[in-house]
Amino acid sequence: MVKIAPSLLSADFSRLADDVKKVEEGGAHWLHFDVMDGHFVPNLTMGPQVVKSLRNKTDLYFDVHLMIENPENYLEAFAKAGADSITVSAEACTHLHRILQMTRGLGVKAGVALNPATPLSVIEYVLDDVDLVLIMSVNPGFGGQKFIPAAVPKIRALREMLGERPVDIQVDGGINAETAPVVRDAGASVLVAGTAVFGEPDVIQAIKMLQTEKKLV
Ligand SMILES: O=C(CO)[C@H](O)[C@H](O)COP(=O)(O)O
Ligand SMILES: [Co+2]
Repeated sequence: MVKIAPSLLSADFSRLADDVKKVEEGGAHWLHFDVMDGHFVPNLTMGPQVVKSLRNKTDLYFDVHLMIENPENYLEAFAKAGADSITVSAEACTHLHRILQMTRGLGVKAGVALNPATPLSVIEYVLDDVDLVLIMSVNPGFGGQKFIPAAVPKIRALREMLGERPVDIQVDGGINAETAPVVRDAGASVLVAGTAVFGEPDVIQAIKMLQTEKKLV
């Protein structure tokens, strides 16, 4: 079954621990932390302190999505704070291979994210160095954006490219009850959802809707 990773970006920052408990009850598997630096993307969000503060509140898998420049300078801090995986933006990495190795060296799963305009060929020679590839289905920086349909053939091509490698394909941006079955059928194994989880009155029901086998479109 596809894993659901609610994005804290759309949670209530004044009561994060309560929102984490809710998604845990709702059957979410991972918790997605969107880290933005105001340089790589035009927005500022959270740092390792938030990861650390929530670490003793839940057993959920902590999935840290870095949308920052010079991510190599922050890997250790996020690993120490309790990240289970750290995903860097390929476009922010001059030495992507080294950064992926550094991440694994810290005992953390290594992920790489691709912006909508970035081709899969960028990761062709690091496929054995990653545990997760994140296909951005919106331009990074903000929650609540519309899903970019070109992500679907990209996910299909990535699934083919990965072959038998045990690498998760994560999709992030504009995932809701309509787009979730489409990306799952294309080969995605982890779906990030912010608005479609925390923007709904019933968070538990919202997570169930994202896991449904039924195609709504
Ligand atoms: O990485 C992100 C934005 O850069 C977020 O994870 C993503 O936008 C989730 O929000 P939503 O589900 O509302 O689209
Ligand atoms: Co994200």
